[in-house]
Amino acid sequence: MDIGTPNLGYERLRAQNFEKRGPGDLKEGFYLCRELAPNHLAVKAGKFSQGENKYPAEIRDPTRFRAVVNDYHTLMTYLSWEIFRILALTLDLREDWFDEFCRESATILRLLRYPPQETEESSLERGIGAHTDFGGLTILLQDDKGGLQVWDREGSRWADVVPIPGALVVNLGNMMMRWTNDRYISNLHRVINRSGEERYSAPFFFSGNPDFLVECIPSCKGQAEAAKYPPITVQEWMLARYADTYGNSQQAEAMAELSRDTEDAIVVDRNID
Ligand SMILES: O=C(O)CCC(=O)C(=O)O
Ligand SMILES: [Fe+2]
Repeated sequence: MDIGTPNLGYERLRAQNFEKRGPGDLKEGFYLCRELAPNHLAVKAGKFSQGENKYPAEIRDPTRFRAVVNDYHTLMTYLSWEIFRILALTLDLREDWFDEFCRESATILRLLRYPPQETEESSLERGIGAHTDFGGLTILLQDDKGGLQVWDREGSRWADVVPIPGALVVNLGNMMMRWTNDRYISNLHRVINRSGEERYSAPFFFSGNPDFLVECIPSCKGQAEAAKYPPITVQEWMLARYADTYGNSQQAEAMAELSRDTEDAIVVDRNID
């Protein structure tokens, strides 16, 4: 099974290419969104990451697989809300300031496998090329193989994110940067799996309600200061970012197709409202 619209199911090795200089990212994965019935309004309207899940047929116990990934998805959704409440307080906002954004959020759980790769420093081979995450925030579960690195801006060097058993890594996404006028940064990171073994990870992406308009938070700029980024909806932002990183692939065409569909779908949805 290969990935299709809307961004769900199996994704083959090298389908995504973040740095564009190499042959494509050396990872494969399975994408799942929150489980929704096919007749749910958001699914019918073709909202970003609000499709019908595809589940792998080859799995030994499909019922258990489905229950486990859906439970994990639900837990991560609750945890994201909690983190957004804390973020609100750190920005001198009311605790529930992000609630509207969090409601009916687009979320994706990616189950990733990174084959081991050559260790030469000069190689352009990446498990996942240097990038920042696109959405609101990411909660990452990684195994014990290591390989995740974050860009240390002050030291101008890549720093290893050494796995700690039971710990989750939380990353802010580009949307938070737009929203806070760069007060909060979405940090650059990448994966190079030099462990000699397969590496598994499960990032959970919380992007917010597709219809939500992200515009500079008033408390994040001075009165005379201009907003650095124009307002944009979550849906528009996310589709554009995905299309950027799937250059020339079947996925790019699928995403372009989805963009066109969603333009229509947004109109349909407004009519329903
Ligand atoms: O696998 C990892 O540790 C990181 C994955 C990641 O950065 C991503 O999928 O955006
Ligand atoms: Fe990432």
